[in-house]
Amino acid sequence: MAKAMIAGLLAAGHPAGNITVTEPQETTLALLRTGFPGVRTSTDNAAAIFGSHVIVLATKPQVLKAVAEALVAPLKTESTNNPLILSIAAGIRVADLARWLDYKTIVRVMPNTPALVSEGASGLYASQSVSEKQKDLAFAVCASFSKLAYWLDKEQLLDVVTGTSGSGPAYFLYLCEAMVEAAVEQGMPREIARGLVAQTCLGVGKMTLSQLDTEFSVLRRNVTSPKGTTEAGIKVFDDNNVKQHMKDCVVAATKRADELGDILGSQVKFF
Ligand SMILES: NC(=O)C1=CN([C@@H]2O[C@H](COP(=O)(O)OP(=O)(O)OC[C@H]3O[C@@H](n4cnc5c(N)ncnc54)[C@H](OP(=O)(O)O)[C@@H]3O)[C@@H](O)[C@H]2O)C=CC1
Ligand SMILES: O=C(O)[C@@H]1CCC=N1
Repeated sequence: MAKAMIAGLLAAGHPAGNITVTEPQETTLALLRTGFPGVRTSTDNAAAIFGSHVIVLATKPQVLKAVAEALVAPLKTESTNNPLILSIAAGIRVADLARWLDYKTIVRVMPNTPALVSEGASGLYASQSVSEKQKDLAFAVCASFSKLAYWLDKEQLLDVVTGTSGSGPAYFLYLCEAMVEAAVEQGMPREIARGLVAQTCLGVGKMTLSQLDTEFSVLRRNVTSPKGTTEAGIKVFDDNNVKQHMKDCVVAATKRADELGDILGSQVKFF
């Protein structure tokens, strides 16, 4: 995910030399330097935060506590600078992060991988300790890799963002995989099937965004001629309760985010 964010930041014109990426493996950092020329790299998290305005925590939730606790001392030396912490970790709550870091200036962001092409969708949540100026900074960073970004006023809604748009690219790709397989099984060359499906995805995205006030169900009905092909296809979904399965999928992902917060955090909910 961090790579997608870096790509978005660079595409938005942030100078590569202002971005420092850390990673335990030098071989991975070497690949990063090749992919993103000019970006600074380090295996030393503590050294990397020196003088920074924004620190993005982008490790797996499972290692975040250890990573955060190792930043307590370095953050104290940076306290006059008051850097903004952005955490993209699914589920991990601000109160837990604040305790691990012994630091309060934290914004949680839930981005998604289309950030790679500056088409991300993100949700943000700020603790009350974050000033309006720092919230503006968080939003500006987020906007450089997100086409749409929304502040959420309840932290648990960030889990819903996670289950909806954070994991969302995978749901669409799952459908894309099935559509390509079906076309190929009916004799279509794979490259053509992939092109048709990918362009249909892009087209639907652009079409829905160009008329966000129109319900998706209305746009779907526009494709569905009475007694036509779409009706025949959608009937298979309806007969198999696919809409309910899709809703269950989003709810399961949302619950998993909450569960990660419980398992890896304090198990105390702050809402
Ligand atoms: N993938 C996605 O679509 C999204 C992910 N997220 C969140 O982003 C976070 C990362 O997910 P994802 O990108 O999929 O995971 P990855 O495992 O691909 O990325 C995590 C990175 O953190 C590095 N890392 C591990 N330990 C440390 C450490 N001590 N210091 C610095 N870096 C370290 C890993 O290095 P190494 O591989 O060498 O261990 C790896 O490069 C998660 O918290 C996830 O919830 C949020 C939104 C979307
Ligand atoms: O699968 C995950 O846990 C992460 C969070 C959202 C997308 N990927």
